[in-house]
Amino acid sequence: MSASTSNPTSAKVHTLPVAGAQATNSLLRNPGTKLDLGWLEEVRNVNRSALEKRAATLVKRRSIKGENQAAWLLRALSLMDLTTLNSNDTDERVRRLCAKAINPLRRDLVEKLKLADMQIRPAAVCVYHPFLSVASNTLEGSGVHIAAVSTAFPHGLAPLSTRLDEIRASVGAGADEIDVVIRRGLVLGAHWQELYEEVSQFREACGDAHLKVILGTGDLASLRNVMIASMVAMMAGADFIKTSTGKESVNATLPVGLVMCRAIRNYEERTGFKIGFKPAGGISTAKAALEWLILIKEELGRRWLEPDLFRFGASSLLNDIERQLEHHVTGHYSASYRHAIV
Ligand SMILES: O=C[C@H](O)COP(=O)(O)O
Repeated sequence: MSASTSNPTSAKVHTLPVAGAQATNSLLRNPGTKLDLGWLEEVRNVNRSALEKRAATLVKRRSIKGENQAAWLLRALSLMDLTTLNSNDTDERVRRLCAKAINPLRRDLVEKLKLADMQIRPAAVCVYHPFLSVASNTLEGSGVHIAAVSTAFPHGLAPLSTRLDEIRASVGAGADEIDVVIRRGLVLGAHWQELYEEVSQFREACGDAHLKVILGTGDLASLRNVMIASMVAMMAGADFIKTSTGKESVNATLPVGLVMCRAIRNYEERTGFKIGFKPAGGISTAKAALEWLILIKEELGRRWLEPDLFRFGASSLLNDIERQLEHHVTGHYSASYRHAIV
């Protein structure tokens, strides 16, 4: 499972304190800016093969092993939006998911890893609107945030007034984070002004709830579109930009992640505001999670490895993280069904 390199001399061990061990500087919320089309015109064609090479090199060169690997996996756990977004979701399923968020690791693993005092939990649980009430009752007092997908997730094709009402209803029902989807057609048609106005209204409807803007990158046709859509979402006041709904045929990929990280860096250079990043969709193995964390640390820096600036959107990642931690403490793997989340 290790991300080790074939050339040990180029290996660099990343050290990381386990989740919860480091205080986070408080973050000023992005107020957005006016839409500056000049910033968008500066975006040239994005070189896909250079990004693919960079992503491949990053994850090959870096190695995370032993104690460090366990620390990084615990960090990944604490950066997770533990998600269920299925047509057959039920109150009972969401209740079980929330119980898993409160106690994400088996008691024997917690003891062997000496984590009893650390309260390591996913950052949030992410559900559809009808399950907010059961999520908020089950998670009360746990410190786990409640995220709702909104704006006609996953396609975003309801009338704007319906989508705005949906956000307000979810905030009213206890969501403190709202994951909205954009209309991909606005990107494909280069309707940047309209995209900006819609996202600005989403932000206003969120009030104090944090806004994550899902771009649906697998639908956007080019990496240049991903870069521009990222910039527009941030200018319109996004707290996070997120890759995918998990329902597109292509989900979160590392080259797309690089483009979005660079947009985040660019926005910070221009405005001073740090924006969060959430890759989501298809991230189901501990190995993939470690690759993402390496990419984020290299591209955006250590500050982004905190839950106010980074999340994984994932429905089954916790299962594999628990399995790998079990391997770390016992030296052998158990069957994955033993770690089923719900
Ligand atoms: O936002 C989260 C995604 O929908 C989760 O996708 P996944 O089920 O592929 O992990």
